[in-house]
Parts: sequence; structure tokens; C-alpha cells
Amino acid sequence: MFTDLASSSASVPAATAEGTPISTIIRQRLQDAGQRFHANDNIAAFLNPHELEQLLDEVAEKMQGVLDSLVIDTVNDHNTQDTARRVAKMYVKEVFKGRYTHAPALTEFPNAEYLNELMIVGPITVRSACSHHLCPVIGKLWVGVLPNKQSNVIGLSKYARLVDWIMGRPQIQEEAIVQLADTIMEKTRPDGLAVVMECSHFCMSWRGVREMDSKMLNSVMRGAFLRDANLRREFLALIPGRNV
Ligand SMILES: Nc1nc2c(ncn2[C@@H]2O[C@H](COP(=O)(O)OP(=O)(O)OP(=O)(O)O)[C@@H](O)[C@H]2O)c(=O)[nH]1
Repeated sequence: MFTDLASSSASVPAATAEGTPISTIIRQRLQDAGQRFHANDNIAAFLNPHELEQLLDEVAEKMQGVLDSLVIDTVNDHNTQDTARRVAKMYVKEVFKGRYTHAPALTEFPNAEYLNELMIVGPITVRSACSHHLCPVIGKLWVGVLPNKQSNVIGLSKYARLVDWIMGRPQIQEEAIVQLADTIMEKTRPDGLAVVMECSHFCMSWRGVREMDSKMLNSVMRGAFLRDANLRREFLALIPGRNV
């Protein structure tokens, strides 16, 4: 089970300690609140809005240190002069922004016809990075939902927004799919939920074992999909062109 820090109501005192790195201040808040801050945890509730810029500045400074240690002449090499800041921006505001921003708002519509038929959305693009090497993890996933007759339904695009939020953190695929399923269950309370994910891990192709074609496939079934083998079969049979 993962902690959704974004939905917690932790109070966030403003940074006061002059000269203390902003990451130290944020980490202290998390520790004081007893909150986990693994790579795939969301810590938005522990940051004041302006602190994201301060965090970006700090990461850029440390990234410059990495480039210096890699013996890259960032002063004279026109290609790398702004690389430290570019990489910091990419981490904090782009590829890992799912750690630092609150969950997307989910527009709900009344389930006026009390529908509870199977609905599938996908393929939804997965863009993430592995927690081990911070190498890209790129793929797609499908979500199957058996809505509850009494619950509201959410807008279709919101599944893709939730995927973007959960995958926009350093992840491992096994934990990512569970985190996503837990979040969809918590926010929509369907009778059943199925998720299938298929990803290429660049840590296995670009580097390391350099295996270009292998992918990781995994699935999570909840509620009615766990109990009903026919529903499971129907979902898996309806996923269009998964292997194309
Ligand atoms: N189970 C799982 N493993 C992953 C995932 N993403 C990356 N990995 C693996 O995590 C492992 C990290 O292994 P280490 O042995 O610590 O790192 P390494 O020495 O660089 O390993 P190699 O990749 O084999 O060169 C590698 O085997 C990766 O393939 C994921 O989503 N799930």
C-alpha cells in the first residue's frame, strides 16, 4: 500500500532557516510527519508552491557538480553550458513532476442510467523512469472498469491524467501498477478494476544487458475481475492489438 501524501492535510510551515538547502527543510517536514518519501511517493503536501523553483535551483547546482565530476568543460563547451539547469528542470518539472504536484482534478458525472457494464480505456501511454538507473520506461497500458451502479463515473481522459501523475515518478513497474490500481479504486470505487501494462525498460536496452526487444508485462485485477473468470477473459480478449 502506498501513501498518497497529496491528499494528506499536513501543515507546511514556510522555510525560515537562512542558508539551509530547501531539500533539507522539506525532508525534515516529511520526517516530522512520519511520512515516507520513496522515489515513487508524492510529496506535494509538504512543499509550498514557490519552493519548487528553489528545489530546481538546488538540483541545478548539484547537477553542475555531477558534470564537473564527469570532467565535462561546461564553460567552453557550448552544448553543455546550460545542461545542469536543463536536467534539473526535466527532473523537477517534467519527468518526475508526479512527485511534486497534487493529483489531477477528476470531473465526475452522475451514473444516471445505473450502468455497470465493462468499460475499457487504452492504450494509454506510459512515460516513466526506473528507480534503479533513472532510465526511461516507455510503454502502454489498458484500464478495464466495471462501474458501480450507485457511483459517479469520471471523465475518460482522467484515467490518462492519473496514469501521467503516477508514472511521472521514478518507479518500478510492479509497484507502479499497484499504485495506479489503488488510486483508481480509491477515487472511483468501481465494482471491479483491471489494469494491464506493457513497457520497455531502457536500463535493459540502452545499457546493461542491451536486450532491445524484451518487454515487461504485468496486470492487476481487483473486485469483480478477481472473482469472475469470464469478466477477466472478456477484458483480455477486448484489448485491441496489444501485441501489434
Ligand atoms: N523487477 C523490476 N526490475 C527492474 C525494473 N526496472 C529496472 N529493473 C531492473 O533492476 C535491476 C537493477 O539491478 P542492479 O544489479 O542493482 O544494477 P546493475 O548492476 O546496473 O544491473 P544490470 O542492469 O544487470 O547491468 C536490473 O536488473 C534492471 O533490469 C522494474 O520495473 N521491475
